[in-house]
Amino acid sequence: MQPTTSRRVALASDHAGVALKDALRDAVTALGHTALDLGTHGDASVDYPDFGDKLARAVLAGEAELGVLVCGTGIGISIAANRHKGIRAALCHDTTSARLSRQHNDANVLALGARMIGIEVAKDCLAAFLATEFEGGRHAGRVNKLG
Ligand SMILES: O=C(CO)[C@H](O)[C@H](O)COP(=O)(O)O
Repeated sequence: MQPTTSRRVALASDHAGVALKDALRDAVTALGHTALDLGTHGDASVDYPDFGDKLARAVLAGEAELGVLVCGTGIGISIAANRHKGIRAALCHDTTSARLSRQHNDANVLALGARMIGIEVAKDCLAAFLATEFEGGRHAGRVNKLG
């Protein structure tokens, strides 16, 4: 899948997601986008809220248009990001969810669980997420209601 637009994509993870995050960083670049790796780096145990917050702030500050978050399940780090107004983090386990999270929900962050899905599925989710635009129309008012 080729991108329609080249985007700046921030990535962050905890220790459980670091290997997948690193692989996805390379995939972001291979797909023609610019990757901003916010850590963690290495296997030392860290707290997922710190990295969900860090990425949310980077997206809200305009340092990146889209974000990718990874922890063991994807649950904790997506909860952390979604506490920030203006962040719509979608936890996805399949390409259809990843595509629809952009089309219908205008998700600006893709969250993945490194202990839940394999690397190929994760890369396919990433490609679908980055290649899909928000559809607008009937979805726009609904997304606005999210605040
Ligand atoms: O999935 C997560 C949060 O939702 C974390 O990655 C997970 O809780 C980390 O666990 P551990 O400290 O046992 O590696």
